[in-house]
Amino acid sequence: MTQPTENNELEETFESALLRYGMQLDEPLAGELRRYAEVMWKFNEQLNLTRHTTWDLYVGRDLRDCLQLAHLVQPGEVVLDLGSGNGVPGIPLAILRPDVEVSLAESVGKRAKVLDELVTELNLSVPVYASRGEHLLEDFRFSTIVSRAVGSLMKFCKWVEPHSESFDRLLLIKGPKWVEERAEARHHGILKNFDLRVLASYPLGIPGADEAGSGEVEQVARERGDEVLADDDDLSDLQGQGVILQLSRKGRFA
Ligand SMILES: C[S@@+](CC[C@H](N)C(=O)[O-])C[C@H]1O[C@@H](n2cnc3c(N)ncnc32)[C@H](O)[C@@H]1O
Repeated sequence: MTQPTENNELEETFESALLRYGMQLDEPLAGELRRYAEVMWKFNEQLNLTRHTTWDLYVGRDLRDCLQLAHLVQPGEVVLDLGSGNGVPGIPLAILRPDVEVSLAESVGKRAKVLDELVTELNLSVPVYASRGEHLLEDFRFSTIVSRAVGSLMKFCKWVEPHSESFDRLLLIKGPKWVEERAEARHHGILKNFDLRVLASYPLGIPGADEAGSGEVEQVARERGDEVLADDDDLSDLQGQGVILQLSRKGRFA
């Protein structure tokens, strides 16, 4: 668990970070997710892939989002992580959900090459495409496109909309700014062909440690059911939350 250092401070470990964030992961999954971070950090010395180079940031930011996402994918889905960068969320998703086919698209060639070496070293069967993700949609079909930190809602929808026959839905991991992004996209009429739903919302930060009532907010979202319609609802109770947005062609999941 937490190890004492020479000056007797407690050094964070993967396990202590998991505990602090209230995440329970059994072996061998925990070991595979720990190894992913270790290998990613090794490659990070050659090429800048991530700024999340502590267990706190890896668990509290990267794994937090990926665990939420992993619950939302159905068995047998064919998933593309568009703008994979360091492999989040695609690689943890492939580890957490071996019943799903995951591919990664990364437009920067050098990063895609490192990603390819990374998945090889992890023995994962995950194709890596050195390509803009939307270009892949000309030749391939995916049931779900997942993405984090790649572009605003408006930008993203503009990229993929011409290929909307090539995917069923987008699952986009967003921070609290998603509300402003939605306003911008609506203003430009970009969302008129999409249904947008909040499939998950969760507090950012350590559960119960900061904003009083964050657990309460999560409860409100849960009581509404898994799917919260984002078009008409009063979303003021989701302020300050991370969310996973589902966008699908109008009527696709009606
Ligand atoms: C800020 S990083 C995010 C990386 C990772 N998804 C995360 O959440 O940590 C964005 C990455 O997306 C890549 N990218 C941007 N637009 C892209 C596109 N249209 N297709 C594929 N990759 C793209 C960039 O090269 C960069 O590596």
